[in-house]
Amino acid sequence: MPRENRIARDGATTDDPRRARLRAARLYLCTDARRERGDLLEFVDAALAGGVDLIQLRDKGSAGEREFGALEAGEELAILAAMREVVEAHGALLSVNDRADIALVAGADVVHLGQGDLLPEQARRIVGDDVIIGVSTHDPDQARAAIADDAVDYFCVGPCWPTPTKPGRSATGLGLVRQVAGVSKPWFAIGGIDSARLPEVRAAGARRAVVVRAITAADDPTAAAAQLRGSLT
Ligand SMILES: Cc1ncc(COP(=O)(O)OP(=O)(O)O)c(N)n1
Ligand SMILES: Cc1nc(C(=O)O)sc1CCOP(=O)(O)O
Ligand SMILES: [Mg+2]
Repeated sequence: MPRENRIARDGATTDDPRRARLRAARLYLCTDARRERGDLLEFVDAALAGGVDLIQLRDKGSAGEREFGALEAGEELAILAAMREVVEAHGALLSVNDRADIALVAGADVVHLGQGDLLPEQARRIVGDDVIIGVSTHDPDQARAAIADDAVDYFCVGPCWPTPTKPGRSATGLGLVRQVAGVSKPWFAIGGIDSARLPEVRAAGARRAVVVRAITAADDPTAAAAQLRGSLT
């Protein structure tokens, strides 16, 4: 890729232990609360045993055979408290989607913000300095803004492929991955990634990836995570 098409590298950052773990992280999993299966904690334990470094509770409700609405705040906090014990036992990081207030009260390591959520600087005022803040980006301008924003600890780029997990969001392809390759602020590729596609994602310059179905839909979450993690070392 020509140098002028790359997004400028940011400067070095100081690391506290939590942020050092973020830098070392390679595999990030988002899971719903598995309310239909009722096996969330076993699933979380299995995925972490396979090498997942960060795990996010991302439960938007479901309209399947049994319909589940969005989680109430109290329900989300109870689920996060249970997840936190398992996540800590594996030395991984616990991430909350969308809600800075929930992340703070839950004692989570991370809050992840989309483009329509609180601005990172607003979330920082809620969570303080110790909580890691991540943002989703879907085009070069959003990626540049995330890189330049001191309130942002990491960012995600994608979706690399169209994905039923995020219907209606247009895929960026791997072009955005190529554009941020080499940026030193931690970043993850996301969207449609599985073990078959991971070599392509790696070749485009990503060292870190976020997945949903590649682990949540696997018969053996430990094996699925281990395979993905093995391709990210
Ligand atoms: C780690 C991670 N990356 C991206 C997203 C997507 O966030 P957003 O665009 O706000 O969409 P929703 O997940 O809220 O539907 C994420 N949650 N986590
Ligand atoms: C939650 C989410 N956010 C995306 C983004 O591009 O910000 S893509 C995505 C879904 C990723 O799911 P899967 O691994 O099943 O394709
Ligand atoms: Mg969101």
